[in-house]
Amino acid sequence: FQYHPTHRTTTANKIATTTSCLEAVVSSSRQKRVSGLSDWGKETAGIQVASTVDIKESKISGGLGLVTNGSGVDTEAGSVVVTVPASLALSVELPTGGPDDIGVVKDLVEDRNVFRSLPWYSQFALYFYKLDKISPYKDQAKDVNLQPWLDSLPRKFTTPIHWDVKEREEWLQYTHMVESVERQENSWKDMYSKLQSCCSSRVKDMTWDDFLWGCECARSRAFSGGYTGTSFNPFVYAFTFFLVTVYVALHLGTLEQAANGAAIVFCVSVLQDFVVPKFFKSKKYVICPVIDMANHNSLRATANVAYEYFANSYSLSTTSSVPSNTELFISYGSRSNDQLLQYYGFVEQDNPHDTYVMPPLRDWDIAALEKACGGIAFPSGRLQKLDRAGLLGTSLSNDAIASSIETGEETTEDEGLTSAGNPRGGVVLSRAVGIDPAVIQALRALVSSDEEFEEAGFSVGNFAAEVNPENERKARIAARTAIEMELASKSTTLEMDREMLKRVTSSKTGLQEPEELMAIMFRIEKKKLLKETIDKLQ
Ligand SMILES: C[S@@+](CC[C@H](N)C(=O)[O-])C[C@H]1O[C@@H](n2cnc3c(N)ncnc32)[C@H](O)[C@@H]1O
Repeated sequence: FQYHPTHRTTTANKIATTTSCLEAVVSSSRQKRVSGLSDWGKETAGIQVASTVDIKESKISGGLGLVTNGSGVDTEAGSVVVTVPASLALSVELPTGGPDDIGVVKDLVEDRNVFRSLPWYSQFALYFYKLDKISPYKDQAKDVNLQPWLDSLPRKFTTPIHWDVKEREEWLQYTHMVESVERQENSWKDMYSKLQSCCSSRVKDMTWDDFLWGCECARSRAFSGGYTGTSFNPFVYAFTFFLVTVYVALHLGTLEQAANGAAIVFCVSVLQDFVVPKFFKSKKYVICPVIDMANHNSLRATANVAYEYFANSYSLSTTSSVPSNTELFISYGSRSNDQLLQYYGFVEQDNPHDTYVMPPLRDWDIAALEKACGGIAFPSGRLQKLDRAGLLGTSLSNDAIASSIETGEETTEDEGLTSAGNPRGGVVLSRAVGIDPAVIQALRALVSSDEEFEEAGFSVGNFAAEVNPENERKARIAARTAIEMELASKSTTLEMDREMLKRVTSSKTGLQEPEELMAIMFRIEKKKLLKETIDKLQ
């Protein structure tokens, strides 16, 4: 069972310095409320937290986190530090299971089909609304009041969806993200009205802010996994054993027949728990009190979340030795800073999964590239060839894109840079790879002479690898020029941003809003990535 979508442990010894919008507004009252969470977890809810671990302020994120205490003793690799009974976890199962608390659908939903069509996090929004505004008890754990956990949740998010359009444009200086947040806002508003239309009158007071809060809690605190079967049920096996014994003892049949019967029970159980859910591509999204306090680190995750089938519980265990007085980190998956800022409210420095999405090739300034490549026009008809090969990106307008995207699809947590996450087919630069190899291929074809193109059989597909050094040089100059122009189009330089960040973080007055601070960090990371890609193309 994995945190969104994979847990990675790396041995890189560099800690990414991050700060979160959300964390920057962690108030002292929240800190106080959180102190009640540990007692509640241990005494009332049956959550086991190792004596070596505390929920306290995280130095890296500036908010709350799970930190080993100052006992001077290392927590060994493989130690289970938190165990949460599954009955206490909140889950939403797709495609059809919905919230595990049957009361959510039974009492609050009138049109189940519409509700089921909503993405997991908007189903969670209704679940949160029920717990927060109607009753803090879950059907599965009727005797446990979840209020202390609800009180530990952040009440305010300052992710870009809360910024106005001008702030997004000015602070982020990055069209791809501005458009992505706009699509998120439109589709979440759509989901909100759908939710209102399918719910009973008990939900009529749910405001857009309630909905947004629920979605954001879900997106920033849930982990997901393919395992969705039932938990291990020892009764089934004990009862089978009993039947086999009786069957044989009463001479109702041979031992072989009894064993065949027992084998069928075993197979059905395995099918039901492991095979059928995989076959139907079921996916469960889970939020676990206390485990949801674990912060993320792409480079240095030291813990992992797992579902314990036989104990029917969720556990957090260390994956490497953790010194005392050190925060535990998990990995939320291979998230770019776009995803981290948009859905979690923070930015990771030198994030190995970071990407930059430039405008699609069709929007590049071809005249400028021709000039940079020696002032000779690229042969005519080449762009049309690239277009037919699907290498220029889409030609839809923003409005057309917005309406062509199915509600919720573009904001699934696994979107990455799929067509939904990159609907205009923008050129992707990534820290790991540099510029998308398909774009270099397209540029080789674009800059090729008529002879080179003829030699390649007039096929763009034959430019997948270098054709000759001169063509390669030009293709790289074209790519570099476009990226340099992208960098030059920003209203501030990397140096100016760094200076601004230094001034703001060292100033006691704290003039900047936390979200603006976050935006400066974000654009520094984006500009660093552009520069790195330019260097790679030298
Ligand atoms: C699962 S919660 C972790 C607990 C959270 N720190 C809290 O106080 O409730 C996820 C949120 O923690 C924060 N966070 C997680 N990892 C972070 C990091 N490396 N740097 C900054 N903030 C982080 C983000 O605000 C994110 O939305």
